[in-house]
Amino acid sequence: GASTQITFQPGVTIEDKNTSVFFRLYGTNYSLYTHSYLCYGQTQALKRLLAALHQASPSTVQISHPCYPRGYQENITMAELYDSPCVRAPSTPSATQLLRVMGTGEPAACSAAVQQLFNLSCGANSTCGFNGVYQPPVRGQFFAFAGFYYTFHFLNLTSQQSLKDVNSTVQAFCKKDWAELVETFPQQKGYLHKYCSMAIYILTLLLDGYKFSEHTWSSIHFRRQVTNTDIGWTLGFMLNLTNMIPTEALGHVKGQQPSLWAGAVSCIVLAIVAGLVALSASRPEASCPPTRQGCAAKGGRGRRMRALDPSPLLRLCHLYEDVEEDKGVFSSPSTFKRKTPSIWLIKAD
Ligand SMILES: Nc1ncnc2c1ncn2[C@@H]1O[C@H](COP(=O)(O)OP(=O)(O)O)[C@@H](O)[C@H]1O
Repeated sequence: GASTQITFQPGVTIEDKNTSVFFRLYGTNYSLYTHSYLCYGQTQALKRLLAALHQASPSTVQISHPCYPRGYQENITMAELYDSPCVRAPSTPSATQLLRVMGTGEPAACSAAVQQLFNLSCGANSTCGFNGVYQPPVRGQFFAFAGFYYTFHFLNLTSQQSLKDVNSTVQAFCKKDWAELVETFPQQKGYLHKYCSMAIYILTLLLDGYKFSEHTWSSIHFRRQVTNTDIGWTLGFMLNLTNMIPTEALGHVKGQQPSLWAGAVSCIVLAIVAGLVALSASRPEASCPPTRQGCAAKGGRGRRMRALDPSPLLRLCHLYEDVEEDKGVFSSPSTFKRKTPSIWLIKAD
């Protein structure tokens, strides 16, 4: 609400060392550009806008607000308007004086008024943000969160809409009158009258202030969360404070070397295999197929088998009676090899 910040890794050397921070993360060094503009956060910027409109107004008690919807009215005291160090008070403010703010719903006039809050000339700097602050050209992917997200989420503009679509949505929204807005969004009363001014402030800040363009617009992601975590300055502050981001490479962070991991995994696999072998060895020995079952499929009549091989995994049974009707198929003696408890392979010796 009070200030706004931008941080990114530029593609050029940072000329102004006051705007550069060194950062080591997972064993890699980063040199980041960062700057915080005090009094340019959403709440304070819009307060400054109201004060500027008041000071430019022909009436001392009434303010026409081009960013508020037509039909919207509110009363504020001079004390409320000038209660912040970000807002320069007139020389003789009368604290109890009531001001009537009336919306006029004019997006073009709103944009012009918001632009007046920013000094957009670069001065001595080759490239700048605003108010003469050095800034290299924006580069990479950006997350726009907190105030950026709330307003764009309300306007359904968080799905990577093109700049053209964003502009037309904001223009159309800013032209809606108050009665229509209240009817369409009955649950949103708290911020409803401010969404137009907030959207125009965001567009002015991103395009004129931070110098995003039509080409770089798509690199801005309006987000509340990243990987299920709310993003905000508090998260960054806490991570930095508690050292939760390792400065060293992941290999050093892990407790064991990869070879140790491989050895441990092999041991576990071997133990499982040995366990399975032991389990099947302890199963009761299956008996040889009963006479009829063993040869019924081949039309045999009465014959018996006896176990040849004591191994529980590969049981061999020996047919020791002649197969009277299948002599051509099983010349005696024949070997029956057990495959599963119910299937027997027959091999003629
Ligand atoms: N639901 C909302 N809709 C629009 N704006 C909101 C909403 N909730 C909070 N805000 C605005 O978002 C800004 C808060 O920004 P944030 O970065 O979270 O806090 P701060 O800058 O105060 O640390 C304020 O301007 C606040 O008025």
